[in-house]
Amino acid sequence: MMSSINIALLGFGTVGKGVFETIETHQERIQYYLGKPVKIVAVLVKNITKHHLSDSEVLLTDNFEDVMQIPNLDIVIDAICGKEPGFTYIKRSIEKGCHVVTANKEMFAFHGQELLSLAAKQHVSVGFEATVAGGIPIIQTLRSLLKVNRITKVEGIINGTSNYILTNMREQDLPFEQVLADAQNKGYAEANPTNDIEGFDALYKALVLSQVVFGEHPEEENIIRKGISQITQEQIENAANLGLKFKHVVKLEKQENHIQCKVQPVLLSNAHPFYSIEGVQNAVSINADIVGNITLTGPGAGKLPTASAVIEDLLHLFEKHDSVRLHDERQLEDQGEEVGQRLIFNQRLDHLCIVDSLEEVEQLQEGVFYIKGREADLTRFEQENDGVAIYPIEGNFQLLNKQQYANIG
Ligand SMILES: NC(=O)C1=CN([C@@H]2O[C@H](COP(=O)(O)OP(=O)(O)OC[C@H]3O[C@@H](n4cnc5c(N)ncnc54)[C@H](OP(=O)(O)O)[C@@H]3O)[C@@H](O)[C@H]2O)C=CC1
Ligand SMILES: N[C@@H](CC=O)C(=O)O
Repeated sequence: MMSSINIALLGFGTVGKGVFETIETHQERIQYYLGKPVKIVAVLVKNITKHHLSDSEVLLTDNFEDVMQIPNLDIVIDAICGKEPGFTYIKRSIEKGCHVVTANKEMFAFHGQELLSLAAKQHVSVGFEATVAGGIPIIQTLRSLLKVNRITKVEGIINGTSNYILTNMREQDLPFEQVLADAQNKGYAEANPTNDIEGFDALYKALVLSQVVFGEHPEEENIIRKGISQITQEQIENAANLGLKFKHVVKLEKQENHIQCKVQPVLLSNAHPFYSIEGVQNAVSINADIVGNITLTGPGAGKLPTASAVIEDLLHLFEKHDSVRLHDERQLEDQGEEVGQRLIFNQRLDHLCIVDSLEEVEQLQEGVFYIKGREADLTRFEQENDGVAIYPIEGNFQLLNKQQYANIG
């Protein structure tokens, strides 16, 4: 039987449910890229009596130790709230040798660097795309696509709840409390909505961004944090009469000797690119020395946008070879097997020449490569230079890295 990638999901609220459902609805696409079925084998919650899972094979538990006892656990997804117990759980997961994907920005803002260092020692990866701006792929953009550019400034509307409240107070003339309750019902607001409306959530995201962009946090004396809770309907209306809108904006800027971080409501005219960012939409604008200005916009909170960030992270844990990932199915569909074959060879097998057609490839991921129905002539193949070896697994062949090969013996 084909083995699977086994996942434990911590938290089964807005984000956890979104991830669970997306793995079901998009299993085929995920499997195409990862080369194996992806299975949620356990779900951790706080109050087990609130929950029911239709699949009785999935362990539902309120005890983290149950999760740590699962053999062959590959990935832990963190969709719970707050610094603790999130930090302890993620640390333990990494120590167990699991990859981690987290949406928990409060935890990651304070412990991200430590977790990334620990993960590097344990040879596992940590994905944290979902910690900033919901569905906008800002972390990957900054980390993978703007490496040579020197980034000088990042600005953003990065709290969906605040933008949703300000938009609806203005457009619908609704009171603050009513729109906040609506944002909570829609799953945008944090378990403790004070984090949203007082600017803490946006600050946590700014701290993650600062670490990614500048390699450090701003000093406390260089941080301004204000929320939107004091803005009245009357002020919003007066501003609107002048053609202005309140927006909750984060600004991170490298000064000569320090990083300045401002998280506060500002009044914008229609000349500003954030003027038209409404509702739960977020926007992040990057100033960099080569490219100039880039602005990304998209849904900043909610079940599926956040699940999207988590699931895409999950793929990145395993994918290191852009040549395959960039020319995905579209190329395969457009140009047939020839291209697929070439891409696979480009990935790492050109010197081995063991794939005759794409149909033979059963699973594909970084370091692990299955070829269907081949006999034992390639049972053990060790490539000295780039450290790969072929070893038979469950009747298929798997391409392993040297370390994995050595472990099997
Ligand atoms: N909502 C959103 O749009 C986004 C949220 N995030 C982040 O994702 C995380 C989850 O958010 P969200 O899904 O909205 O939150 P919810 O409040 O909807 O869900 C939280 C889940 O975590 C579980 N949980 C809480 N504490 C513990 C604990 N100590 N042990 C085990 N389980 C626990 C809860 O269990 P139970 O159900 O039993 O109470 C619940 O299932 C947060 O860190 C949030 O900041 C990130 C991006 C967007
Ligand atoms: N509460 C957050 C959720 C996403 O990070 C928000 O409203 O932006």
